[in-house]
Amino acid sequence: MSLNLSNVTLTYPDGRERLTALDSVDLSVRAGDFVAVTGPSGSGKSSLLAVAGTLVTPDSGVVVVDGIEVSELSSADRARVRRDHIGFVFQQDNLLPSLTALDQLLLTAHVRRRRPSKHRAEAMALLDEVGLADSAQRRPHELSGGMRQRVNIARALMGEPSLLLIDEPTSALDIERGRAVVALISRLVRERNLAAVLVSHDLDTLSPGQRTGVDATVHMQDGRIDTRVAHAAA
Ligand SMILES: Nc1ncnc2c1ncn2[C@@H]1O[C@H](COP(=O)(O)OP(=O)(O)OP(=O)(O)O)[C@@H](O)[C@H]1O
Repeated sequence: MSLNLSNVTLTYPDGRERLTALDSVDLSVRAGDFVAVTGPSGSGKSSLLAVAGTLVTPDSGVVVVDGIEVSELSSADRARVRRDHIGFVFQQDNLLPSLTALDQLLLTAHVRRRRPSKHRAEAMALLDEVGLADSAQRRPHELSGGMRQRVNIARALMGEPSLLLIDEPTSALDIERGRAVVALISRLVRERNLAAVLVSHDLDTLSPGQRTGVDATVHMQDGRIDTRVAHAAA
């Protein structure tokens, strides 16, 4: 199992009380599975992603990433798990304005301390996979919003993480480009046997009647997962 959250509860201080952001949440995602998380604002979607990404330690419960129990690790060890096992895609592409698409990926490889001789080939292969081999030397301002998000996805996959966590990747895109981004993630999940969790409040707009390759949709309400719907393979 690439991600396993078991009975996870997370609270935040709220005046004299505590606000429960996640309430006894269970979620398992296997390699090759693409799970979407939906739900209203404040229902706990980002908190779920933050816990799964080892960015936030829950009050209680067990978090296992790629077979590693992270709940009891030091913050340095959790950072190592993030670096070696998890790729993040955020809403904003967070690309550095002065770097070419290729350099954005090489910088990540450098941070992840992968073998330098392999960086360039891996980065070019990834840019090719997301359809941007011809744009490797372009800087962010020379790319469209959809292209920037594809660079962002390729960058998250440098170093071959097994778990991909994606937060609202389509909110800055129009519907067509948003659908293309979700379909791209779905293809990469299969080709690379990744486990992926995508948080999106607009999945229904993106894919009315079908799920663009998403295997299951989890719905959150008040910090709890209230429904999980499996989707038939396309
Ligand atoms: N750092 C924080 N400190 C205090 N409360 C927080 C913090 N982060 C989130 N919360 C609260 O936890 C609850 C869940 O928030 P969360 O951001 O996980 O929801 P969400 O479903 O991602 O919302 P949105 O769709 O608006 O991003 C909310 O009530 C929110 O106000």
